[in-house]
Amino acid sequence: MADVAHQETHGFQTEVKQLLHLMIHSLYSNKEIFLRELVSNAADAADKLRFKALENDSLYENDGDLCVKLSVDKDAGTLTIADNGIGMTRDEVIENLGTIAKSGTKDFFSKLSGDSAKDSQLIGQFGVGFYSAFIVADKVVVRTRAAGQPTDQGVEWTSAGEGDFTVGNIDKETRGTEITLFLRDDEKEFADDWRLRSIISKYSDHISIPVRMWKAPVEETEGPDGEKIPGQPGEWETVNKATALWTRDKSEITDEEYTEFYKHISHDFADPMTWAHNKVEGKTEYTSLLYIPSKAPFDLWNREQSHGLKLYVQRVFIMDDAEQFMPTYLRFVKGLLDSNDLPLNVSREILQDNKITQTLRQGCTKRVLQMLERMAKNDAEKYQLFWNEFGNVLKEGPAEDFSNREKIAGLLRFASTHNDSSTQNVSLADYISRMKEGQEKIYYVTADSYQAAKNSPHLEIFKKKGIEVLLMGERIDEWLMQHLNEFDGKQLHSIARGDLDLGDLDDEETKKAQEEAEKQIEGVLERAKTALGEKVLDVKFTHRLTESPACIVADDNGMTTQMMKLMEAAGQPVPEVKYHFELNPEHQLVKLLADVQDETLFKNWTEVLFDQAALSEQGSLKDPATFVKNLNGLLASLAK
Ligand SMILES: Nc1ncnc2c1ncn2[C@@H]1O[C@H](COP(=O)(O)OP(=O)(O)OP(=O)(O)O)[C@@H](O)[C@H]1O
Repeated sequence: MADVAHQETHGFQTEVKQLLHLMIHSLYSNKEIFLRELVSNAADAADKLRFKALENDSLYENDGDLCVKLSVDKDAGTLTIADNGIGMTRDEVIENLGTIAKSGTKDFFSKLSGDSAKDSQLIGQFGVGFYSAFIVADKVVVRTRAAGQPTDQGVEWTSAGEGDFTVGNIDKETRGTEITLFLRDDEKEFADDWRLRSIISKYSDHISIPVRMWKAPVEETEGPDGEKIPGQPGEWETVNKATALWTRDKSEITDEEYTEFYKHISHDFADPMTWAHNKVEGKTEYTSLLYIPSKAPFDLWNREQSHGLKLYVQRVFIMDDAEQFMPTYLRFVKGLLDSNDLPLNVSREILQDNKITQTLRQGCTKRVLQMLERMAKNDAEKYQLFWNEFGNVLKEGPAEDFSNREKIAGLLRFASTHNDSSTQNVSLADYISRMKEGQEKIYYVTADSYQAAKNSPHLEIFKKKGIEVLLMGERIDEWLMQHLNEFDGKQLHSIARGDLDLGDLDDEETKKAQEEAEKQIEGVLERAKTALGEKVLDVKFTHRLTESPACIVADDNGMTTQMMKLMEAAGQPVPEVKYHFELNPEHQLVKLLADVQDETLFKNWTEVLFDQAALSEQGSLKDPATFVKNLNGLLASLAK
């Protein structure tokens, strides 16, 4: 081996050590994936070189035949994966092969449970990349030289995958990266030619560059009749299909190939849930291959998380994570886009303000929504799995994408009083199909949780009348409902807001009984208003309650409680919000209240009812101590 100069030892970043440890102990049942990861990195390195060489083709150094070569040395027990891609400088080696550069990594590791079965799933979602080499090797040597650097700027990286690694400078004639795995004693199967070939065809057929293996020379032999059978010289034989998968005809691609390709571009271990592969011809020409993953990535909620599609222009890789082609509410989509119209020298800046970008984005968005619609229609069970993983992200859609609002609304799923479960599986169309005769609106309630929504006092009248109400208990729901006023011509109406007009659903007889009840205790409204003063907008009678004595209701144009909480959580100043205080004239406590003559006791009583209503609506009180004091005063007066 060549001389190594300027050798230094570095410690791995803590997370790398954790990853290595976990991987070796939890991925043993799926060892062969290390080869997929390393070949995948080699193909990425070829893509990056091609892109850089668009501006400077001297980077090819007269070797433009980009490929990956696998070779084994049975005696030494090693397997080497060599590429002639972009290579790495010394600094890049230290950075890339000593740390994990993903945002949210620390967080991710803090979530691991120590249970290897569960953790191996998570590790899969995280992606193991280069470090997977240590699943089968107890020593790894990387020798690399960045394209365009002089031959004495080669770098050698060595590690046993424990606490540290060494780097030093070497002479390296050829550009690119060569990774030698010293196979563990029980992993020598990976030095077997056939085993390697079968792994490559399983995982790496779709890689766009050739993966080659050395075919040993065959000596000249003699046939049974003494004739000479000519020998064959040794050669590098291509063992994968080596055509970019998305350029092939759909009908020729198997599900397995699509699945493997997904794993290559997404670095996900799990199979995708579904995909759509489309070639668009005409004014704008492009191919898109879009996947819906089956599991949410660990950093789905991290706002800095990189997302977007892999962008190719005329089959040349341009960039990863081109977020311009996917709206944020579809950030879970993985895939690629190959455009014939964008210029090869396109940059993120150019993409931002570009007509073609917009057309492509609209096209891709449409495809994804179609794919989801189809799944919802043809396989409700699968769609439910999708919804459970990504539903809350999709709920950002109506606010972000006005033009597709109706389509997105059709894909939403909610919990509802129709089912006795928190599962979000009711679509707006389902709801409409069950609407009562005379019902014009879609009713919903938002709260802190499903449980709180389910027990909201606002639901009482709806239960009595058998009218379905959608129950929303997620943070995002309030935001969603701010931007979704209508579906299929029907208005969506919060039952905790404004006057409740059930229109034709109120029958004459009930109305009469209500008016009668109100008459009996007429004076109570004015008295309550005086007692509460500035605390309320108004005091009214209500018929939305059957079991509770009172409730508070947001003004028609005012802010709902959930909106207030959202703003508070986002650290924004929240204006003081006043409510309508509504009394149930048929409730025993309200009837008793009307009979209280002493104004101090009346005030005390009214405040307790108001605070109770506020507590049910908001989940907490600004001044709980006064509430408790008032309540105790009231109890004491009753005991007298
Ligand atoms: N063969 C290679 N040639 C050039 N650079 C490489 C090669 N292999 C790895 N790298 C560099 O090392 C980095 C880390 O690789 P690693 O496989 O750990 O992660 P990744 O490919 O970025 O993502 P993932 O962990 O999701 O696979 C890569 O992003 C790349 O910059």
